[in-house]
Amino acid sequence: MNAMTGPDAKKALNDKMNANTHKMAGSKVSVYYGEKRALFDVDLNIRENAVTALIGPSGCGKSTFLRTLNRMNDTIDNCRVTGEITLDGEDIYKSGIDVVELRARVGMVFQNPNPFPKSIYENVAYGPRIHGLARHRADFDQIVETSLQKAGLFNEVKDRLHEPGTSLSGGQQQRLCIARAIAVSPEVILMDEPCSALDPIATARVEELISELKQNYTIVMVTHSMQQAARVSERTAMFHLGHMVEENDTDTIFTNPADSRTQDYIMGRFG
Ligand SMILES: Nc1ncnc2c1ncn2[C@@H]1O[C@H](COP(=O)(O)OP(=O)(O)OP(=O)(O)O)[C@@H](O)[C@H]1O
Repeated sequence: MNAMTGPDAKKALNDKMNANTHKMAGSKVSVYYGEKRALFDVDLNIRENAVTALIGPSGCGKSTFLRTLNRMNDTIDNCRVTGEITLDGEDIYKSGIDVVELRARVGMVFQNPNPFPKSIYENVAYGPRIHGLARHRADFDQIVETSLQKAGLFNEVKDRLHEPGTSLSGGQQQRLCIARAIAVSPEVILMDEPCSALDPIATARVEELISELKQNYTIVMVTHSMQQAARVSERTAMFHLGHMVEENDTDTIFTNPADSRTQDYIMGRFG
């Protein structure tokens, strides 16, 4: 028998997983805001049913890259994206792509919880309604309940579904925003510093939720917290000055990074 063992076997397994399980893939992605170039030829694959953390010092392009994944950059004047990004192998920037449908498949949760000025129920039912995912009241009720349950919020709000979403605590509002994203059955959820406005207890609850959600969703998360990246992500990509410096298993990035800029950033030497 000639089976590989040790580090070679681990590398082969890692390569195989990387080759087979990409939900999204960015190839030579560059982003310009007018004359200013914010990203330089970023190649980054997003593994399915895992959490990928994007880390790096302020202004390095993490949010810019995140927004390319569901074309949120289209909403910014002067912003131009080049290169290729695929979802299940299909170019999301090719002509004829329905951007509304894309953003239902690749949902987004923002830094500050931003519920609509509507009831808790309506916050969750809104997306399914505009996407025509349900017609009858009972179907909406079911979607709202299931989404709130998946977001770990149902028990806390089941008796006050018709109160304003803004009446919830910050952490509950963020879980409501996650329920809203889940309600349209996305495949990928983008999170831009989802816990930065939350206290440690609400942060722990959202992190726990992210760990549960990755069984069914592919998650890409921008974070400034190294502890958070280490706690919840399987893969980590390090950005610096618009370049993706390296991407690897989170454990490797934190224990044995290949690039000195990653080492410096993790050690708190800049950023
Ligand atoms: N709408 C915009 N118009 C012009 N320049 C922008 C815009 N958004 C971002 N930039 C610039 O692009 C670069 C990357 O910004 P981006 O917000 O992606 O970085 P980041 O790594 O997410 O930063 P932070 O961690 O501070 O949120 C920065 O130089 C920023 O000033």
